Amino acid sequence: MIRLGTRGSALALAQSQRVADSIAARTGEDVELVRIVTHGDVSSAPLASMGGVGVFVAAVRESLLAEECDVVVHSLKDLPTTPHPGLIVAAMPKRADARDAAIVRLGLALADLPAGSKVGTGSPRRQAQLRRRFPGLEVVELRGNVDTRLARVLGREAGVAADGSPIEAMTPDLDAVILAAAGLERLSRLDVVTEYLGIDGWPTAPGQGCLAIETRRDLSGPLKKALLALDHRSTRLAVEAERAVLRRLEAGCSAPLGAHAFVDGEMMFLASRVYSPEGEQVSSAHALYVDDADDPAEDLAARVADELLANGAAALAPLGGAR
Ligand SMILES: NCc1[nH]cc(CCC(=O)O)c1CC(=O)O
Repeated sequence: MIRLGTRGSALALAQSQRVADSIAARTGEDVELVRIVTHGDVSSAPLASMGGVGVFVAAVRESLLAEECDVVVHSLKDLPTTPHPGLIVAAMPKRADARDAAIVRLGLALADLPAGSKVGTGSPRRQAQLRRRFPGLEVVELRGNVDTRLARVLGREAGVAADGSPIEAMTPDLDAVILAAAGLERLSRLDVVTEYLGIDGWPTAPGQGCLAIETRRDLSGPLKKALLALDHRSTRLAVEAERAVLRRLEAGCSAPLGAHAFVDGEMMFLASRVYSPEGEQVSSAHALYVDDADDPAEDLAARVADELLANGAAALAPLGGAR
């Protein structure tokens, strides 16, 4: 029996169940989901006041270190860039859609919303991107699980959740929200997307759309073997380059920074942009990997981070927190 630790949110359960199924298929063993309740799940205080998204990761890692479970699944973009000494990310499966998606009332385009329309997002990057591209819109602070965020635009009827807990009715009070396409896809809710935001003009968080499967460093045997087989090499290269930019800027997962890399055969490309909080200033850089450095991800990230800093990225925005 393999125990896979997971938070109880619908998104966490959906991504954990997918990984559990592929581990079961590869090992022939049963995989049991072990529920981990974190402080961030029971409190509705702003994440920043609790030490950022790192609060979720810390609780899940504790459970792994205490051997209450054998493997956990993170959204890579929520994982601090500082490695944990006792743990390893044994697998990064092939990345899903890295784009952000807009869910706008009545199927409108963001560009067609009248001035003063309210758009919800708690992400400093998305807030800056919205202000830059759509200066007339009002950005509204937003957090909570995906279902609740969607209900702020789409409304919702009262009911009972699969686990028996009550679902509150909600009247829409926002005109749009911005979410990661990958999260909606994992919840089978892509039907609500009214618009995809192209990566070129709207680079997303380092590692967005990628899962990180973490285990104890000393793990061996069939589970370790199964995890290594789930790893997708070009995904890992790309997201390592994106995360290395974050690390080199000494930035955290809530920095107003977008980064996106992709690998195509022998070629690798990385672009990144840092925003001022109000979005009126940006620092952008990109680099193409062509030669044969030992560590292509670090080589690209070093060039991009140096250029960002030379363009004044450090002065644009507060970058730190939850590294
Ligand atoms: N910060 C929360 C979070 N962490 C991962 C995802 C989506 C899935 C992913 O990016 O892999 C989300 C929700 C969102 O940003 O809309």
